[in-house]
Amino acid sequence: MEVRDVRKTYHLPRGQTLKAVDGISLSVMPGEVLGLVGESGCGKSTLGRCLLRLTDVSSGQILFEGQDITHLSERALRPLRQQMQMVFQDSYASLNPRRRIGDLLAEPLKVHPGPDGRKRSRATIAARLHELMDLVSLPAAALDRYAHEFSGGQRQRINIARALALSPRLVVADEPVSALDVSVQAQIVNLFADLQARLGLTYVFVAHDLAVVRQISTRVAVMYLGAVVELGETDAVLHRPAHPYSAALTAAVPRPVVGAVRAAPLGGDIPSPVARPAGCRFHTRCPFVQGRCRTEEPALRRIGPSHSVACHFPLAEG
Ligand SMILES: Nc1ncnc2c1ncn2[C@@H]1O[C@H](COP(=O)(O)OP(=O)(O)OP(=O)(O)O)[C@@H](O)[C@H]1O
Repeated sequence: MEVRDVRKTYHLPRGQTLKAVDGISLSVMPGEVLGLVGESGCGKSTLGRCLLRLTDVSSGQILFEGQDITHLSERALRPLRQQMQMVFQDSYASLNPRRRIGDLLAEPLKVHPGPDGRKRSRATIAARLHELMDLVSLPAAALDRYAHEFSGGQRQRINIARALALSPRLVVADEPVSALDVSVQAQIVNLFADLQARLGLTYVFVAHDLAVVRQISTRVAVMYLGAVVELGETDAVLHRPAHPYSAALTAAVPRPVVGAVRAAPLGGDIPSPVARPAGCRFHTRCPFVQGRCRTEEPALRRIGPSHSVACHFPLAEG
C-alpha cells in the first residue's frame, strides 16, 4: 500500500477545522508489519480507516497493489474489500450480541463470491468456519454460541477470525489489544504474529504504546498531531530514536531499552488539533526546542537507509 500526502479534515461546528491526518506519506510492503504509534487523538485510527477507505480522505492518494483506490465508489471497492480487512479495539461492540458466532462469521462468506467467482455452497462455508476457528485456536463449538459467552480475549479471536474469513492480504488492526488484560494482550499479539507467518499477511498494527508494537512490528511510524514524525525499522526507532517525541515514548516503556536515549517524561498536554502550533508541531513540549522550531515546520527527511525523521535537530543519525 502506498500513501501519498493523505489528509483528513473534519469540519466542526462554528467553522473550525480539525486536521486529524495532516499530510501523511508512507508505504506498507507486502509481508511486513507496520506499527503505528502515538498518544490518543494523534490520528492513528483515522489514518487506519482512510487506508481501508472506511472513511473518505480529504486529499492525497492511496494506492493498493498499484491501483489508486482514493476515490473508488463503494461498488468498485467491493472486490478489494476482500483483500483489506480491519480488526477493531472494542471486541464486543463489533459483534452483534443477538447472532451466533457462526452466523456472524458466515456473513462475509455469503456476501462475497468465492475465489471461483461463484456463490459459496453451505458446505464450503461450514468447512471454512471450522478452519477459521482452528486458525484462532477456538473450539468449533464456539460457532453455536453468542458474543457475551466469551471473554475479551476470546472475542478478539472471533473478530480476528471474521477479518480473516475472506483471506485478506492486508489487515489493519486498530488497537486490537488495548482493551485486554496485560496477560491476554501477549497471547493475542502472539496470535497476530503466528497468523502473519502462517498466512503471509501484511499488517498495519495500531497501538498507543511501543511495548506492544515492539513485539510484532517490522517498522514503526510514530505519529504526533496528525503527522508521522519518525519512521524506521523497529530496532532503530526503539534503540536510537531520532525524534524527541519518539525518545519520550521509548522512555515510557516499562522495560528499559538497552542503549536507548533516555528522555525525560513528556510534560504538558497535547495541543488541540484544531489549533496546531506553528513551526514544528511538537515544539511546545520538546525539551530541546530552539528558535527555528517555533517558526519552521521540519519535513520528514531521511537520516538512514530506511529511517526518516521530521526534526530540525534529531537526536540520532541513521
Ligand atoms: N468523526 C469525527 N469528527 C470530528 N473529529 C473527529 C472525528 N473522528 C476523530 N476526530 C478527531 O480526530 C483526531 C484524531 O482521532 P483518532 O481517533 O484518529 O486518533 P487516535 O490516535 O486513533 O486516538 P485514540 O487512540 O484515542 O483512538 C482527534 O482529535 C479526534 O477527536
